[in-house]
Order: sequence, then structure tokens, then C-alpha cells
Amino acid sequence: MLKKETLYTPYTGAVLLENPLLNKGLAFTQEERQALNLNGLLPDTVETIKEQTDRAWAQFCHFKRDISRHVYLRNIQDTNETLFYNLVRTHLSEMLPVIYTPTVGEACEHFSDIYRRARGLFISWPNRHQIDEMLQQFSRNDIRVIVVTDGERILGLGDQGVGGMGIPIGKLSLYTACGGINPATTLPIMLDVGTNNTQRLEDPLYMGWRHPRITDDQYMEFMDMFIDAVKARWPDVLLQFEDFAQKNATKLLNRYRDKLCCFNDDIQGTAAVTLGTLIAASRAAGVNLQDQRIVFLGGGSAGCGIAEKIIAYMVSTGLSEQQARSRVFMVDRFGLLTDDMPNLLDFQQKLVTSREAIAHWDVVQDNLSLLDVVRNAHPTVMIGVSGQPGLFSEEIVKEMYSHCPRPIIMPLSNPTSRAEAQPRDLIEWTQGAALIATGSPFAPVHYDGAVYEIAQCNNAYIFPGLGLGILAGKARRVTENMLMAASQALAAHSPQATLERGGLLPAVEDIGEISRAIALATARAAQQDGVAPQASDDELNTAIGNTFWEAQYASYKRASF
Ligand SMILES: O=C([O-])CC(=O)C(=O)O
Ligand SMILES: [Mg+2]
Repeated sequence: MLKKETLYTPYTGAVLLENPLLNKGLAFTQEERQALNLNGLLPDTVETIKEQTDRAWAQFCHFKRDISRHVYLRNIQDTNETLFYNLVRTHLSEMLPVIYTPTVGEACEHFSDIYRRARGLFISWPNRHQIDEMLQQFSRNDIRVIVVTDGERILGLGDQGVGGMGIPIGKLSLYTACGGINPATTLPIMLDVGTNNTQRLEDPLYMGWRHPRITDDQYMEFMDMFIDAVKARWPDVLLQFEDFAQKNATKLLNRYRDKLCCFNDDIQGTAAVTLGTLIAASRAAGVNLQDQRIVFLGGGSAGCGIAEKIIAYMVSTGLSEQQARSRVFMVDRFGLLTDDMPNLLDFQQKLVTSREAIAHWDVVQDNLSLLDVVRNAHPTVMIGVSGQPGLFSEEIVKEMYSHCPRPIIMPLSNPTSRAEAQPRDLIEWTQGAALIATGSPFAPVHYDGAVYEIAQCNNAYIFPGLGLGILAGKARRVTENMLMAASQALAAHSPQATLERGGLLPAVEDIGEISRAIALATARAAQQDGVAPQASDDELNTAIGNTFWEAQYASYKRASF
């Protein structure tokens, strides 16, 4: 039985019902209705949160389209957050794809059409001289987690301008639903520096600043102003960068990672979940991770972030850095990244393949395609982070399978419409041998009398637990060891690697439990790295339990002054 907290509130009447963090709807008891001037504002019945949840679930099931379900759930979130989280936690596997990937992608594209009510902070370029005031005046003082975007690379859907706000809202919903972060302490922020999406600019309903994107020095100045203001207002906050364009993502991370407690989810969160999944998949395939040969399709900051993490892991298990690097091949839209290519981005330089090492390859042209690499390098792992659907073709997959009995194939691009391959095809082309993980959720595949669970290798397995560990363990920075610890904690919970059945990753319903394990592992790593105060495992577990917010109503009393 959960202990029921007592909350003293100065709010009464309609004002109380209008506050989504305090509203209980029909769950206000007769005594509370009396004390808080709610009589007459609600129908007579007093309901439990279970009854409210059952009604909301029935209404949810009534909607036919996922986007309508999304709008409906967002509406509950904006009306009664406790009910929203009780509902989402009760039906996590049905609701995660609606509040998060893939439906959140559509919600971002149609943000201005489906808009109902403000949430979080919108900071636009024309308002840049008031950033301090906007943050200082924000009504809640105790903000612990911020997710911020500028909307330029929303999933694989590109520039969505102000519509990108759907992503910080969705990510923070998962921080609470899966990582137990109190919703009163979270804040989504949209940095509106314009958009280069002409469809949005021409849309009469578009709600953002109608202007091409601010770039270069002006953009960096704006970001500096924002970060300074955050540090002044909430010096200990955890700040997550989300869906920034490739050209800015790494730059921003390097600029701020030593200045405040922050990380980039697309680079570091995606790398951590992919490494965890790959450790699990290697165990399931009976092959050491350091013996795998890995080809990436997509040489952006996300792909390179994953590659560097895998290399670091291979080195930690005994390979030299050069040996580890020689096992990784990066292919982008210009072909295999090789050491003679001009215009390589900073983070690509160390991941190129030397021409000398592949001089013996059987190829006809200079620019080497994914198929060339698969034919010659015989990869055992193929990871897609290209944002381009369908590029893991039948020919490529069958070629890979002809050299490797248990190919590990990960079409990670989001949302579903951008996946590099459909799991059903991968299973058919490899006669059920492929170990598969996708970025967006896919239904299990039935093939030849067997059922294949498709793991969702999505950073949602990492960031809620990471956040919980940072808050409970009082970490001041996010270090690479903390992310590595998160990967290992996740891999340790892989059903397929540990029980030899089920998916490569735990079921979505179990993310809450996994998040606690990840929290403990990351908090320990933070101590080892000297970025968190010392505490025993018992103390950490108690802190994790105390930090984990349960979606249950407090009992209310009127605050007297
Ligand atoms: O949001 C997701 O599903 C994963 C992610 O960060 C991205 O694709 O940008
Ligand atoms: Mg993202």
C-alpha cells in the first residue's frame, strides 16, 4: 500500500481544477470538495484513479487514428497529469507508440493544426534579449530535467520549426512514465530560430517565427545566451539536447558538456542503447562483440557516435584501437568513408577506412556502395541511421547472410516510415536467422511456425534511467562511463541473451524496472568518475526509490496563511 501524501494547497475552486499538476477531477473527496470550494463544480460521484483510468482507456480505444489518440492523450496530460501517467503506465505498450515514436513524428508535422494549449517554454529569436526574464518568471522553481530542441532534425523528418516542440514534450513524458521523474520538475523548451521548411513557412496556420533559420555566429550567440540563462536559473538541472541538426549537435555538446549537466540523446543516448543491444545480440549469436565486423549506413553524428562507443567497448575488452577501428565501416550517401575523401566532417575523420587496407577489394568504381562493402568486408552487423527507408535491400541482406549465419541487422531510423528495412522482410530473406532491432516499434513477425519479437532499439531504454540515476545520485555531469554503464545494465536484462527466448531487449512494459537498474549503474559510474558524492548501493537504491514518482493522488488540505 502506497503512503498517501498530504498536500497543502492555496488554490481552490476552478483554479485548482485548471491546474494539471494538481487537478484530480472526480477523485476529489467530499471533504476536499468542501474545504477547497469545489462543490457544484463536479458531478456528484467520487471516483478512484482506477475508475478514471478505465474510463479514459475506453475513450482511447474509441479513436481509430493514432494521431487522434495522441491529441486525446495530450489533452488528458494538459488537464490532469496524475491521471495521464497512471493511464500511460497501465497501458504502456499500447500508449508509448502514441505519445512517442512513431506518432509523435506526425504530431510534430501537424503541430500547428492540432495545437490546443501551451506547455513548456517557447523561446524565439526575436525574444532573445528576454531569455533571462522568461526563465526567471517561469512559475515553477524546482526544475530538474529540461529537454530542448531547435526543431531542425526531428526524427528522420527534418526541419519542423516550432512543431519540433512535440519531441521535448514526448521525451519528458517518458522521463516520467518510465523513469519516475516527477512531472512537476520537468520542462520542455523549444528554441525557435526560424525554419527553412517552405511548407511550414507557407502554411497560414504555422505558429512559429516565420523566418529562415538563424545560423553560424548568431546561432551560437543565441545558444550561449540560452545556456547562461539556464545555468543562472537552475544550476543543477539535467539538460538533454534533442533533435538538433547534425552540423550543430556535436558542436553544441562539446561546447557545453563541461559547463553543465547535459548530454545529447541522439548521439549519446542512441549510442548507449545500440551498444547495449549489440552486446546482447552478440551474446545471443554466440559471438564476441570484438569479433564482429560492423557496417553503418549513415555517417552523421548519430552513426559516428554509435561507432565510437562500439570501438571504445572493443578496446575495453582487449583490442587495440587500430584493430577496433579496422572492424568498423561507415557508408554515407557518397559511399564508404575513406581516408582520401575531401570534406569529411570532424567527427568522421577517425572513422574512415584506409584505401590501402582495401586495395585488394573487388570493386569497379572509386565510390564504394553498401553492397560493395558487404561483398568485400563480410560484415556480421549492419546498422542503419540514414533516415532513408528501404536501403537494406534484399540483395544486400542476402549477400550479408551468405557470409554470416546469424547476421545482426538494425534499421534504426525513425519514425517507422524511415526504417531502412521491414523486419518481416529481414526474417524472410535470412530464413529467420537475422537478429533484429529497429528504432521504431514493430509487431512480432510470424514466420515458418515461429514468432520473432522485434526489439525496439530506441534511446527510450536509456534516457529515463540515466535521468533517474543522475537525480538520485546527485551527479553534476554526464560522463562517457555513465553511458557505458547504462549500456551494460541494459544488456544484462536482455531476455534473449540471458534466457535464450523473447526479444533482444526487455519488453516495453519492463522499462520502469530496467530504468531503476540503469539508474543504479549510472549513479555508481558517476561516483567512480568523481562527478557525484559517495554513497553506498543501499543509499543509492533508497534515493532511487524516493525519487521515483508514483502516479497517485495526494490527499489535499487547504493551506492557511
Ligand atoms: O525519438 C526517437 O524515437 C529516437 C530519437 O531520439 C530520434 O530518432 O531522434
Ligand atoms: Mg531524437
